[in-house]
Amino acid sequence: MGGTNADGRGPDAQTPPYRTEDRSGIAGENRRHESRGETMDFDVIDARPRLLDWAAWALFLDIDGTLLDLAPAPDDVVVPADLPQRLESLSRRLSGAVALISGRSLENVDRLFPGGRDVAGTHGVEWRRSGKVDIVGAPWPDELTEWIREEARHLTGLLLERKPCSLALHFAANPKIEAEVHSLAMTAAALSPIALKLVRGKNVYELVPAGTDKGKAIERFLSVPPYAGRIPVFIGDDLTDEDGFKTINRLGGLSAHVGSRATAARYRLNSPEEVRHWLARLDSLIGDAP
Ligand SMILES: O=P(O)(O)OC[C@H]1O[C@H](O[C@H]2O[C@H](CO)[C@@H](O)[C@H](O)[C@H]2O)[C@H](O)[C@@H](O)[C@@H]1O
Repeated sequence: MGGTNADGRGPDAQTPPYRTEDRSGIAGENRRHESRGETMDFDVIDARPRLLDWAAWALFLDIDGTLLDLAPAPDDVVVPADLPQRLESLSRRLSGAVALISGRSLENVDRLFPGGRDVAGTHGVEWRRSGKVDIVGAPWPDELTEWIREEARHLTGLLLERKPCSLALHFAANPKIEAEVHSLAMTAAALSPIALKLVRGKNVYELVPAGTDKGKAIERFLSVPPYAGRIPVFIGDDLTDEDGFKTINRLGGLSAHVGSRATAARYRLNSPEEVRHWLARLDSLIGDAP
């Protein structure tokens, strides 16, 4: 188990960590739309292919609701047959600068996408680059899981997803219990022997060690090769992805939200299926580039 430097970056961080000027060629348009609080369709790769320097991109991808269609329970998701290969191909073309930024635990991500990819798991608490893992935050207190399990016995439909560093309380099977789940999670956070934050996802509340988030995880990748100096692109769908969007916007990258709710992201894709088509298009554009 390792730690971060005082500045929150990893022990192998480089200086300068990343470029801050916008090199995407669409910055003016970004600003115009940001001020209107709107998102644009993420079709820039087709609309302005000659302006974009894809080879200089670093790609950060959320999993559930972004790469994968949502399913009734965490283990029900289906990884489309061609997706792992697509990520592999993009990774090759971007000199390895492709990372999964997920709320799932590292071991869970590895079950879905084997191969020891670069991953920020558990909303940034687990971080792995080039096979080296670092855990940010205190170890999860198992006694808290037991306390919650006991307190939640009457909550029909509640699914506890135990992760090495956090606990997710899923209520998709019975949305009526949401308020009770929220209140239970708040109480658990107050009782916890370690500092926890409560994050809200789709039909889930999750208790996560405080101190990191997806934005910080992305920034950490951008402080080290092969990500450093590249234009960051992040696609995500959930509330926990908003930290990532804000970081990307601040760094002059491209942020895209999957869905239609209000978001800090500047671009929009409508569904995981659209994300997968977008990735396929990007893959072939980079492949065809002279
Ligand atoms: O950051 P992500 O990679 O999008 O992970 C977020 C959470 O995804 C999973 O839960 C969500 O997807 C499930 C499968 O579609 C769905 O059943 C559930 O209602 C969603 O909340 C995962 O189980 C969580 O651990 C992640 O935090």
